[in-house]
Amino acid sequence: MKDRPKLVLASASPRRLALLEQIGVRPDALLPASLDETPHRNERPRSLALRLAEEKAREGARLAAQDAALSGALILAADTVVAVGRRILPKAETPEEAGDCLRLLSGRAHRVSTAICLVSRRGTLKSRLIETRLRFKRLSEREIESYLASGEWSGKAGGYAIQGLAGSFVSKLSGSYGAVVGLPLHETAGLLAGEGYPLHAGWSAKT
Ligand SMILES: Cc1cn([C@H]2C[C@H](O)[C@@H](COP(=O)(O)OP(=O)(O)OP(=O)(O)O)O2)c(=O)[nH]c1=O
Repeated sequence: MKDRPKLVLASASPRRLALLEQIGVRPDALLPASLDETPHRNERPRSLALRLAEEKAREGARLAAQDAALSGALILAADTVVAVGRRILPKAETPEEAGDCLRLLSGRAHRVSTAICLVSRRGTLKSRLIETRLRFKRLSEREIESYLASGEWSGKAGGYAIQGLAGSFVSKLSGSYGAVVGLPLHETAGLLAGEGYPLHAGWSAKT
């Protein structure tokens, strides 16, 4: 894989790294961008996801430019936003916040908007927005309390992680499971392939 472009994942999320590795992509560097993720006044969930993915990618490119070994690298970033209608739910940092999210999501439909952004070797940005609709079953107060005790909600948009215990809350999903966890695999692969990243070159038989 001599000509493979370098790849920087501008993310601190272990889930995003694991999802990339799932499709045989191993980034050359992780350069998380720490940003103020507060939505603008009246900002729509999908606009927020796109704006933040692009800001993270730009910041990742700025950091990569300081390292000669990463010169010409592709930079990948993503952002996931959970919303009920136009109401954007926080990334839960306390059990109270997570509990409020779960009570709101209980028995209702909601939407997860995940944006990905790839900075090319020429420094141009390509973005994709993926929307997934989900429905949660009705949650009893006991289920909510047990889930809060698990701690799995911490740092997750909307106060839950579908890849863990909360997978049992989801009665319906239409869209991309990977995007809910943090990275839509089909669209990410498409963006990488479009920039000459040889995706299948990293695939080999596992013993
Ligand atoms: C809804 C949902 C979100 N999440 C996670 C994905 C994201 O990591 C997080 C949303 O926050 P993000 O701001 O998208 O990402 P992050 O801060 O964790 O990582 P970085 O910005 O460095 O890339 O919530 C799950 O893991 N499972 C889920 O089911």
